[in-house]
Amino acid sequence: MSESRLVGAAARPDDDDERTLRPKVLADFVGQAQARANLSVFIEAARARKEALDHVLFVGPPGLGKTTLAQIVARELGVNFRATSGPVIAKAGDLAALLTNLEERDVLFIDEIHRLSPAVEEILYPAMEDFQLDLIIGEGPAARSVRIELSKFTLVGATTRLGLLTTPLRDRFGIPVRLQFYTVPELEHIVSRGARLMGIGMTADGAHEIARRSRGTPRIASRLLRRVRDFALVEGPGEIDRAVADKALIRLEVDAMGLDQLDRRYLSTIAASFGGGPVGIETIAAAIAEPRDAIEEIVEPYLIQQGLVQRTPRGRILTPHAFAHLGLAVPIAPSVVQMPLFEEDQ
Ligand SMILES: Nc1ncnc2c1ncn2[C@@H]1O[C@H](COP(=O)(O)OP(=O)(O)OP(=O)(O)O)[C@@H](O)[C@H]1O
Ligand SMILES: [Mg+2]
Repeated sequence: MSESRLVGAAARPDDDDERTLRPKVLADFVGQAQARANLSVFIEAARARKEALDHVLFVGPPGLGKTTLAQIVARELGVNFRATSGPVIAKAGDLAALLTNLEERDVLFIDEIHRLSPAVEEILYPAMEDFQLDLIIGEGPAARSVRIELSKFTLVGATTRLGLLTTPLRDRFGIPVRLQFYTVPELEHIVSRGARLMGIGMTADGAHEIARRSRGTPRIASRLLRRVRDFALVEGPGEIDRAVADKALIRLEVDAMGLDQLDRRYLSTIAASFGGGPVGIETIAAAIAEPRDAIEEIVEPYLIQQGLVQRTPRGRILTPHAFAHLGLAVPIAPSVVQMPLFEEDQ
């Protein structure tokens, strides 16, 4: 699902030229001011002491810059960057091979770290804490345990789902960094830089129009920029202004808030079929025929951040703002309807 969404935050195959737009140093990285400030202090301190940086965990929705920041951290530390991901590390031995190949102070990046298998996690703990590997070699009575000393490395983990991380793993990261959705001015900055790198002209209001419709996400901003550029080159003045951006985005069914069909289907289903909620996530998933995970990970975070939906213990509830966005009247709460009217009591 998310793969085919234009404003889906997950990476897509046609995001290839993302790499050319990807900032390479902390100074070029726009937004996430607090994370950036903290990281630069820790990086500088680690460099000065010639020690490995403490383990870093990046948490946040897709497309906000976790992988980008991990690469920047390694580059700023001046060390090697080795990347893998949770689901790829099938056996403890796979992780052992990665770890034993690291040089002093290297960065090992594990994407989707919430998807590590328990057996692999188990050997990661002593590696993170004491830079030691305890491996069992052989089976049965011949089995023996060997301890291998590792280089002092930095583990950089990334996850979209902090809740799925086990507590012992989470506790072993000295530097947890939560990434936030980007503000419109930050995204304007990112798309302006992107347009410059692509060699296409763009007005300030053109940048603003793309930025405010990018769901707070740089990956989406870059993607919309590429599509709008196509429109500008083929149908427009060759430069991206507000009118071209607006026309292109309407054609692409990205609305004024940056919501796409799936976002609107999610909102209108809760509005139309469930009276605005509260309604459980499983029920919504069944009603719109999308996986629960994708809804929780990709659709909801932005809608919640925008104040369109609330997550409550009783289920999801649409806010009046959501009804206004859909152009619907806010239904009267059932509790109010069921209350006997004053006149009937007479
Ligand atoms: N602060 C930023 N400034 C400019 N561009 C950015 C920034 N953050 C991210 N990007 C752009 O957005 C794209 C997506 O970023 P990245 O791949 O780092 O996201 P992610 O958080 O790792 O996503 P996922 O959860 O899907 O792995 C990058 O290719 C980069 O071009
Ligand atoms: Mg990533």
